[in-house]
Amino acid sequence: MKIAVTGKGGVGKTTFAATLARLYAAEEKHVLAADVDPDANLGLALGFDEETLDSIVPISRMRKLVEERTQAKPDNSFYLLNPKVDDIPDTYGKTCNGVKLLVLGTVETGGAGCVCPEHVMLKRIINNLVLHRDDVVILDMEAGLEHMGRGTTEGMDQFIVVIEPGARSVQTYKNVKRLASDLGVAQVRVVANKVRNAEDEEFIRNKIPAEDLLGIIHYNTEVMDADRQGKSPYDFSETVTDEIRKIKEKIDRQ
Ligand SMILES: Nc1ncnc2c1ncn2[C@@H]1O[C@H](COP(=O)(O)OP(=O)(O)OP(=O)(O)O)[C@@H](O)[C@H]1O
Repeated sequence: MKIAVTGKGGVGKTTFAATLARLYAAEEKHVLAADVDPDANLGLALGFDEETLDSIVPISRMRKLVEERTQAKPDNSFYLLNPKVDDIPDTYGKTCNGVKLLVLGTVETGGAGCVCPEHVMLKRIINNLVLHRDDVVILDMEAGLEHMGRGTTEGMDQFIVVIEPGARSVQTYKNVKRLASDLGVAQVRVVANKVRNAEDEEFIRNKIPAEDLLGIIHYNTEVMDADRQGKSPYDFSETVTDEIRKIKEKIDRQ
């Protein structure tokens, strides 16, 4: 199972991606969660301690590794487009609560045409995770799909946009849908998070086609408590974990 979770900053994609990863791990599945966010914080939501997380350097910032693998010249006038990356998840990933975390970080691509060695590395690692690993792979990504190529999208099972009940979030869903369609992805699904009441739910059901709506997670202060304490929402909120379990069951049926 290969799942990409996107959404604009702060909507709850990390909460959702981490809980989903923990649910798969609870079934004894091999789970690899990759953080592809400039603001990487998936580790805390998975239950890692701060000391371990402080020791992790995102792959995008490992200049030496990128240079060595891509054989990049200092002025980027030459570099390999197919660097070896298949050992990277096992060498640099760290495991906690049955989930292997790989922090990729991200690279400002400055538009679709821009390539640089770091970007090539990330794209290649993601491609490798999606096409060549047996694990359940969950990618926690920022709103864009810059690090995805057509070859990668073919191996994805689910593209999920996490949204809040609000116009800006719905716009993000539309943008991702457009980007995904350019990459040949037929369906983008939505998880609506932080839904407070019946009006919020109605707003979501009016804006998102029923076939795209995977499920709803209600606003719950336990999730915020978990975050404040740097803990995994999975260990803190049975209610939200149950809501995400239902969404997972739907994913597994598709
Ligand atoms: N269902 C919920 N109820 C209440 N608070 C929530 C809920 N889901 C997420 N939050 C809170 O919203 C904030 C953002 O959540 P989270 O970090 O999961 O979002 P994100 O989209 O990954 O953000 P970023 O892009 O900054 O990484 C956190 O403080 C989190 O505790």
